Amino acid sequence: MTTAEPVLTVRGLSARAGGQQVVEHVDLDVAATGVTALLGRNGVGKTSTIKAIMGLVERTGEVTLAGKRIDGLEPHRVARLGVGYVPEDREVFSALTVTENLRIAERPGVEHRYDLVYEVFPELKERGGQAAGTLSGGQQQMVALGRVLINDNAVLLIDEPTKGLSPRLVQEVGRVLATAAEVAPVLLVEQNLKVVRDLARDVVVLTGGRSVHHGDAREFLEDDRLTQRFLGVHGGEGESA
Ligand SMILES: Nc1ncnc2c1ncn2[C@@H]1O[C@H](COP(=O)(O)OP(=O)(O)OP(=O)(O)O)[C@@H](O)[C@H]1O
Repeated sequence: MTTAEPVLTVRGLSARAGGQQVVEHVDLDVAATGVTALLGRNGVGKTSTIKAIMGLVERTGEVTLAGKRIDGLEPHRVARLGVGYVPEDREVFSALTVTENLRIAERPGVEHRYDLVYEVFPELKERGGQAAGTLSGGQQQMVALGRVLINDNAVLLIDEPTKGLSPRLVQEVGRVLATAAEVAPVLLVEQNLKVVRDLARDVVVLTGGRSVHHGDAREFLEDDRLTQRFLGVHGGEGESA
């Protein structure tokens, strides 16, 4: 566990989607450095929690970024304050080229780190003129991650970046996430427990829209009783929860 103040704190966050309560009074802290994993079975509200932090769904509760309340702000204001968001379904602009997808993500008033992005993803430079819609799923994920790495963010919210990728690409994305975590703290929704084990220092676990466990990632993953109860798997299994 880190001793520094968390970069992002969430207190009593509740959210509705499709007329239902999908997040109920969630408390969580995102450590000032490294990766905090947000875990839980399918449908427990991980994506909705991240969307609620961004202001993308109707919500109540307190969200604080580096000591400043952001829960009253619209999503573009939250993003402008340095909350980088990589949604679950990647959401690249299919008709735009790779370079255009990166340019459109540039936030005004901050340095744009193309050097870092092209160092981490040389392929994005090579394929700069290609329409993003013609890329593979793995390459589109690289574009989505590249778009948040371009800006100097205070925190990154990354939702299931390895979903549907081959084992080789999962490894590749894991390497990129490790680099991302060196430049900004990350809240990571991830079903692949090997990726969690390799990257995360802290975990927050949700069940039924509520946060039910916070703690050290390694201790959680090594506790079969906890992983069985909250994820339905042995922590040692390493693959999907
Ligand atoms: N727009 C919506 N309309 C209706 N129900 C929704 C909507 N968005 C989310 N839900 C429901 O809210 C619950 C939480 O969904 P959410 O996607 O946040 O969970 P999750 O933990 O991220 O799941 P997964 O691991 O499957 O991505 C689910 O029961 C889901 O069906």
